[in-house]
Amino acid sequence: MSWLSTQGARQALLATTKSSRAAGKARALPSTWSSWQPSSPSAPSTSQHRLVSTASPVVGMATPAFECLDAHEARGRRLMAQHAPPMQQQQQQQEDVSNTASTSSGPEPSYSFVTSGYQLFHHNEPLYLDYGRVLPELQLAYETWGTLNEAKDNAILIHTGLSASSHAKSHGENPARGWWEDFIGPGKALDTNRFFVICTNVLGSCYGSTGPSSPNPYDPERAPYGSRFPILSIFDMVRAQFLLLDHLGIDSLFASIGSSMGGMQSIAAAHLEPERVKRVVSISGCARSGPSSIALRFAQRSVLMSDPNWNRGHYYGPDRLPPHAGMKLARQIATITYRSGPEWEQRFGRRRRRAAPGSGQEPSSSELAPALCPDFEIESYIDHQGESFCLKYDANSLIYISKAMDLFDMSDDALEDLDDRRRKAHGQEVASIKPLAISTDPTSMEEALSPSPPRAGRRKHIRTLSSPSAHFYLPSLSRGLSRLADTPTLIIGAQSDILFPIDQQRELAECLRMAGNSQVRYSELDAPTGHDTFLIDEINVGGQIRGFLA
Ligand SMILES: CC(=O)SCCNC(=O)CCNC(=O)[C@H](O)C(C)(C)COP(=O)(O)OP(=O)(O)OC[C@H]1O[C@@H](n2cnc3c(N)ncnc32)[C@H](O)[C@@H]1OP(=O)(O)O
Repeated sequence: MSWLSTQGARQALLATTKSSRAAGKARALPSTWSSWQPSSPSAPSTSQHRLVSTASPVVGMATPAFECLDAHEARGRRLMAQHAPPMQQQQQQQEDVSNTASTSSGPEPSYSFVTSGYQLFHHNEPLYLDYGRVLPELQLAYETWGTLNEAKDNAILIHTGLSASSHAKSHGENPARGWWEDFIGPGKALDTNRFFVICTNVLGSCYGSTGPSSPNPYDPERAPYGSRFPILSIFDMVRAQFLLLDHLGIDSLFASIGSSMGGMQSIAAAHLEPERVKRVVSISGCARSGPSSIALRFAQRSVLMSDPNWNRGHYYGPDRLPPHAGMKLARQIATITYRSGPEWEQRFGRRRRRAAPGSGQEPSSSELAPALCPDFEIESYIDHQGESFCLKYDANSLIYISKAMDLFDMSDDALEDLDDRRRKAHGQEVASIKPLAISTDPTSMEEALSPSPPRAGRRKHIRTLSSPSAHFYLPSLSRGLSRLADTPTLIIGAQSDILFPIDQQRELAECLRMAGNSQVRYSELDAPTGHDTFLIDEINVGGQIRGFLA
């Protein structure tokens, strides 16, 4: 039986397990539900409000309580109080029900509570950036697993999604589960008996690497960069990672593996240094950010930037609050792009939120009056995702990194434009990196653009693209990928992904093939878990990686 034919059964099992896990978790929702407690003891809880309004229509004249809005205000007060004099702090601590943020110099949380136990690489020389600016110095947080062999050729570099830290897997210095815990370890897909696995916190982030919340060396007081931080490209992020590899003495990477934004980086790494990168795995990534993904990220940045606390990027310091409400809303939008409708149908359906656990109230659905704050279970889920993320990540990092994702385009004209721009800005300091001059084979191009079914003998999982007019850029994209022509590449995508739609994985595979790469493996998963499949489906995603690295 092929892996694809067992896929449905595996996914069904996975979905059932996850849905029962989620149901179990949803029954015990301490942090989320506590954030919905009314701000004043006299205000009714949502469930009370519903019950009262059902029982007595006259009360319908009253203004309802809006606990979801109260939660933003309470969070703001809590953050301010954490920076207040000790007396006030003590008072606030009694009210405080959440411990999501720890503070440093001001209400802006110190993100070190999210991750610790990483190593730091300092680079005290300038990094010349694609969009013309210079970072005079930088540091990268990184973690490693396994042992680097004597030849130093067994290293695998993992590239993360937008907001992940370097903590991909637990270890002695930080026993917390990592974001790819089940993929890394002895005998796992990234087998640490064989490989030396490295994961960095990306340049621009806030988990130890240089980003907008880092001190600005150009500022006499070394105040954080804020929006004075330079625009970054995906290539800049990879250049910083290569500096770390230089420092570790690694000239040859066994593989460059990335998911989501990391999928872009894995491609970018092989483009920048094809001789150094021996294999590429790109999971739920793409070779060119499409307009729909750009739009989804723009919407997130827009709500974030319209939070008055964002203050044009300058919210660090004792008298400021971070844009926590904007962050929460941005994360809500992001979560909608990370999962899928079919998964939520299975997991939440149209179920309404019931009474808070432990309240003793279990009204039937006919007793539940509609509420304007989270009401359906899916709403409370989205609300919870926003709530639990809004102080875990720096808003400016989200803005800068998501912008770098939008700018990513491996088309040859876009790469040449970037190259010219960089050389004009930095002159002799930088070397030119242009796509190789290849002439794309017109027969294979025609075949790729043809709506006809694949010929017998063609790789089973590669499908042809059906709408030539929508894919005018494919020849340019395949030329842009020419430096990867000799790199064995695995591409994995999920059919339910709406952020990096499956068409983008198919076109990446097709364009590599058109660029002359005869070592492309392509795998399409029918998991319902959307973009997050790469975090969840260890069996299929991990299985594909294991096979490719064997
Ligand atoms: C572009 C990029 O950034 S790429 C990466 C993008 N993706 C992410 O960043 C996703 C981050 N998410 C994670 O890491 C998740 O934990 C995953 C994907 C690993 C696992 O997901 P799942 O196990 O399905 O759990 P999921 O996060 O969906 O839901 C569980 C949480 O929702 C809560 N929840 C579930 N149902 C409900 C509900 N109806 N109402 C309120 N809360 C709910 C659970 O209590 C649990 O809360 P907790 O995390 O505080 O314990």
